[in-house]
Amino acid sequence: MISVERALESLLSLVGRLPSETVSLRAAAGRALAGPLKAVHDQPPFAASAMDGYAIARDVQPGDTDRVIGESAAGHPFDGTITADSGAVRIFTGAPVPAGATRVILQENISRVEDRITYTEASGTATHVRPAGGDFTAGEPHDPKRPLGSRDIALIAAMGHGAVPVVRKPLVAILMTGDELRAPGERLHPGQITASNGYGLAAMFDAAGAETRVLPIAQDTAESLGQAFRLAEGADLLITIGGASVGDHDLIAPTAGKAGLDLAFHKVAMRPGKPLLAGKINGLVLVGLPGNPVSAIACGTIFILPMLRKMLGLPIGTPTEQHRLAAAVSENGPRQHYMRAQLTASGMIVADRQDSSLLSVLAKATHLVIRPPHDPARNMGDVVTTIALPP
Ligand SMILES: Nc1nc2c(c(=O)[nH]1)N[C@H]1C(S)=C(S)[C@@H](COP(=O)(O)OP(=O)(O)OC[C@H]3O[C@@H](n4cnc5c(N)ncnc54)[C@H](O)[C@@H]3O)O[C@H]1N2
Ligand code: MOO
Repeated sequence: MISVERALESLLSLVGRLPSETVSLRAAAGRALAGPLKAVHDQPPFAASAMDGYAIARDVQPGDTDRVIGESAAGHPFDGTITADSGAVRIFTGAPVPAGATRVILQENISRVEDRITYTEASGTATHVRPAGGDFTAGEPHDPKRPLGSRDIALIAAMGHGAVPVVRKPLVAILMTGDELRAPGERLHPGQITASNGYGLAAMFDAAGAETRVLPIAQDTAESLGQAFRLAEGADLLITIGGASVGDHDLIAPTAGKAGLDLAFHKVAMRPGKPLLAGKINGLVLVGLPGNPVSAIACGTIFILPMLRKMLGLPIGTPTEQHRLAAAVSENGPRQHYMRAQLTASGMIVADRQDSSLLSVLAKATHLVIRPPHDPARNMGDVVTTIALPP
């Protein structure tokens, strides 16, 4: 059995960054930028008024007056320059501030009779002018190093990009295996269970920027698995679930072996996830996850997400967080344990039941508490290293 660190290293060495492509701005959400994107122009492109009011080129006191000599509205700039004694320009929020103007007086702070305004307040310190380039300047880069979210899309639009260079989505095929499995919604006959973890993993991978295909459930036969491997051709990653262990019906390793699997490793000193295996089969990267639902989803979090991030050119490492235990935990065994836990106001509560079949416990968990091999018993208040579970 190899360590989690060695397994991760080995898995990462099986994949590389994918090529780039250009997509429309509307299709860019969730995608990884191909590189830093530069602003085409300043934002705002001109000094703009932050308020509805009057643009002037001087400080004023209550009782001072001005004549209104023109108007600047959004999309319709005032064509001319103003000076301290030229008069005021009527202006609206977002409109270009006329050349020469030093400030905008709010319309609430004047009284107006025809084209003459009288100031009712001193001008004060606020200019109510947004300077050109005050948000960002032409050439300024944006490179969020995460799948693009709604705020990135708004910024990229404002930067002047209608099309966005992104990294091609990793194509992931998920293959759930087992004679006992039925699709969600199908009636269960004796001995059958509902397949679940593959759907959770597909949601996790898609949210991370992949395009995931869930293949038809395969039976525990060499023929069925062989057929499924062929269906996965063209994918960047084939993730099998189940049949990874040592039972008579655990056929992933032997079947993939016969189909030419170049095995990188089989079995990792971790809990859950021990039977994990990986390698390349005719150029296709295969990762065999254990069938237990929590094992599969924990391995997806710990191993597959970093692989996807490498393929997308994103920072690979999984961030860790330190938290205090809300209650004591007993000593750990020889495998690195990823314990399901919930972060609460009083600290991290490690779930009592850690069996790897318990999806209800996993769904309530917020974190995995990492217990190194042979970690001694820990007390309430001790600091432990955790990783936040993905949404
Ligand atoms: N003698 C040993 N037995 C087992 C060992 C071992 O080292 N020696 N390892 C155990 C560990 S740890 C795990 S984890 C499991 C995983 O084994 P497999 O990858 O072969 O998984 P299966 O046997 O196919 O399934 C295990 C369990 O999970 C259910 N399952 C499978 N697929 C799905 C799915 N897509 N959705 C929901 N549930 C699924 C399956 O019905 C089983 O109940 O092996 C231990 N045994
Ligand atoms: O270690 Mo197995 O991966 O669930 O219990």
